[in-house]
Amino acid sequence: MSEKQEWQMEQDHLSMVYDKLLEMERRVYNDSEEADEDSRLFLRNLSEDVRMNGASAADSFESLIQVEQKNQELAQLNYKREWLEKQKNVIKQLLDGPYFAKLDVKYPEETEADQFYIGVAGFSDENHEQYVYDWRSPIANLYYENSLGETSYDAPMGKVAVDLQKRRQLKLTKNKLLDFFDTSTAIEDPMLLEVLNEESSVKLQDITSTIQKEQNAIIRDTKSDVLIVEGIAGSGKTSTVLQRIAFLLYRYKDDLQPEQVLLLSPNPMFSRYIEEVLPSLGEKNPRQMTYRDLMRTRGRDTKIEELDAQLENVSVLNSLDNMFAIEEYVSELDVHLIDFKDIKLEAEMIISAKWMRQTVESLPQDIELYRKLAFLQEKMQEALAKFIKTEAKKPKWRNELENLSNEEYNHLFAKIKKGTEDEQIEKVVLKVVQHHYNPVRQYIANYSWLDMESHYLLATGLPLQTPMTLDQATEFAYLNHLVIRNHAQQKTKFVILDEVQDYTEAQLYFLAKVYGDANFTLVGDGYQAIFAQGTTFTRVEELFQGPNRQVTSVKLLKSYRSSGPISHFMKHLLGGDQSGVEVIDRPGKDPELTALATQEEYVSYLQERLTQLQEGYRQVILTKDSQEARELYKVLGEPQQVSLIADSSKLDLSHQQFVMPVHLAKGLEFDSVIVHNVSQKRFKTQHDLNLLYTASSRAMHELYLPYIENVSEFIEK
Ligand SMILES: Nc1ncnc2c1ncn2[C@@H]1O[C@H](COP(=O)(O)OP(=O)(O)OP(=O)(O)O)[C@@H](O)[C@H]1O
Repeated sequence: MSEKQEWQMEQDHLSMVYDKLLEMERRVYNDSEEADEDSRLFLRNLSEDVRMNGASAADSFESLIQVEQKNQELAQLNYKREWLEKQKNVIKQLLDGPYFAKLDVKYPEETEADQFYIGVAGFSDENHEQYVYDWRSPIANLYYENSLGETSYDAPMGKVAVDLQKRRQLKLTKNKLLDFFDTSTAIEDPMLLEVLNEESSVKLQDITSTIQKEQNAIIRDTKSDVLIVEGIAGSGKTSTVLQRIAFLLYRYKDDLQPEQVLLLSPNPMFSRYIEEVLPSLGEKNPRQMTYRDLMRTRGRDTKIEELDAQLENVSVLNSLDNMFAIEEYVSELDVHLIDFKDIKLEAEMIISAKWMRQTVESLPQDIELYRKLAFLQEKMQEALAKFIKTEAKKPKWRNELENLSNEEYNHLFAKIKKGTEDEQIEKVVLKVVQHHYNPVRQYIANYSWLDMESHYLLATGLPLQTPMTLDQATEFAYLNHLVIRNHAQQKTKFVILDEVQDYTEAQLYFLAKVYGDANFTLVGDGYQAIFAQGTTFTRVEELFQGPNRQVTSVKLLKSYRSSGPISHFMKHLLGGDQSGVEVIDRPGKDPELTALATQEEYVSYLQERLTQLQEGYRQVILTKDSQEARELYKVLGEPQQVSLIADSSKLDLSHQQFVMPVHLAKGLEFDSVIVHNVSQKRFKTQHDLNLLYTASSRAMHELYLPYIENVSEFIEK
C-alpha cells in the first residue's frame, strides 16, 4: 500500500469509529434521560406509597419488606444512572481523540495479523465489537513494551505468544487524522519528542500515549509488595505513579476503591498540581494528603510544627530510637499501668477514672490490652447513653426548649411526626440533650480518656512539645497505634509516596508498620533531599524489607522535562558520566550564566529578565527559602505581574511569573527558571548543591543562572 492509500485507510477507519462513537453518544444520552425520568417517577410513587402506608398499618412487617424492595429498586436505578454518567465521560474523552496507537498482531494459528487500536479508554458497540482497547488492557502492553517481532503478553488465561508486526502511533483530533508514524525501534519516538517540546501547563498532564518502556514496567507492576523508584528530576516519577493508580483501579476494579489508595504528597500545592491527571483518565482521585495532615488526623488534633520550622531544623538524630523505645514500653504495658482521665463536662463528672479502672480490671487477665480498652470504650458509650436518658428527664431541659428560635424549633420537630404531643416533646428533648453531650461521645470515641501524654513521657523520657516536631507527632501516633490498634488503616490497600527521600526514618518506619498489609510504591530522588533528616534509598529499602514483602528497586535515569542542554547541566551537577544519567538530546537553549558586579546591577538584571518572557511561557525565580523569596520580591519593587508564593497556604499558580522558595516548587515545572544568585558564597555545601539541582531541574526550556561576583564551584567545575 502506498503511503497515500495507507493515510486514506486510517482516515476512513477513524471516521467510522468516530461515527460509532457519535451513535453511542446519542444512545447513552437517550438512556440517561429515560433513567432520569424513571427515577423521578419512582420517587413520586414512593412518596404516595409511603403516605398510603402511613394511613393504614404503619410499622407492619409487610411495609418493612416493601421499604426494603423499594430501597433495592432505588439502588438499581442509581447504579444505572452512575454507569451512564461514566459512559458519557468515556465517550466525551474518546470523541476528543478516539485512540493514539495501533498494533498489528499475528497470532501463531492465524495467517493474517489482527489490528488493535489503543486509546485512553475502551470502546465497543452493542454487538460487542471492540473498536478501541483501553491502554491498561493486557494487549496494550505490547505497545509500551515496544519490541517488534516475536513477543508475548499476559492475558487473564496466561501468557499469549504473538508476532508484533507493526506498531503505529497516530496523532489525531476528533475525527481528523493529523499524522502517523510507524516505529521500528525502541529509540524512535516522534510523538514523545513532539509532546516534550510543548509549553508548560498549570496542571500536570497525563502521559498515556507516550509512556516509556521503563515507566510502563512500574505502572503495571503487580508482583512487588514494595516498589521503590529512584529517579532523577523530571524522569516522570509523579506521572508514572499517577498512571499506576489508574492502572491499579482498572486492574482491580471489583476490589479496589479510590479511597483505598492513599497518596501522600509533599505539599498542598503539589496536590493541586496533579489533581487533573486521574479525572482526565476517567478515574477518581485517591485519598490524597500530606504526611503532616496524616499525623494531624492520627494524633488527636496535635499541633505540629510547620514546614518552615522543619526546614530550619538541621540536627541529625537517629530518629528510630524513640520508636523502638515505644515498642518496648508497649510490649510491657499492662492494664494496671494505664492512666485514665475522668470525663467531665463543665465540671460535671460523667464517667470517673475509678469506674474505668474497675470495669477494665474486672476483665479476664489474658485478653489483650487493646481489646480490653475497646471493650471499655463500648461500655462507656453505653454508660453515656444511660446517663443522657436519665438527664433528659430533668425539667430543666424542657425549659430549654422555650429558648429556641422558631427556626430551631421547626427544624427539631420537622422529622418527628409520630406520637402524642408529649411524646414528640420527649423525643426532641432527648435530641437536645444528646447534642449537648456530643463532645463527650467524641471524646470517648477518640480514646481521649487515656492519658497518652504521660505514657509518651514514660516511654521516651520526653515531654510532648507544643507544637510537636513532625517526628514527635509520628512517635506519638505510633504509641497510640500500638496501644489502641485503630483498624481504620486496614482499609488502605495501596500507599503511594512521592519524594520519599524527604521522610525521616521514623516516618517511614511508622508507615511500614501501621500500613503493614498495604502495597507500597515509594518514589523519590536522593539528590533532591531538602531536609537534614531525610533517608537514603539504601535505608528506605532496609526499612521496608520484611519476611513477607517482595521489595523491588528500579531507577529512572532520563529527564523528560528538561531540554537537552538543561539535562546536560543537571548531569554535570550530579557528577557527569558516573551519575548514569541519560540525556534525551532535545534541542534547546544553553543555560545562561551571567556575572553581575554589584547588588544594584543584579536587581536590574532580574527586572530586565522578567520583562523579556516569551509569549505563553511561565517563569519562576527560585530562592533558597521563604524569607529570601519575600525579601527578593520587595527588592524587585513588588512587581504586579509577578506572584510571590512564600508559604504553602498561598497556592495560586494561575499567574505566569512567580518568586518562590525551592521547597515549594518541588514536583512543579516551568518553561523558564531563574535560580537566585548562584554565587560561590551561597552555594557550597551538599545541601546547597541539592537545592541548586532541584531548582535547575524545574526548567523545561530556559535556565538562567545569574550571580554576584564569583559563581558557585558546583557550576564552574
Ligand atoms: N513518557 C512521557 N511522555 C511524555 N511526557 C513525559 C513522560 N514522562 C514524563 N513526562 C513529562 O516530564 C515532566 C516531568 O514529569 P514528572 O513531574 O512526573 O517527573 P518527576 O520525576 O516526578 O520529577 P521531579 O522529581 O522533578 O518532581 C512532566 O511534564 C511530564 O509530563
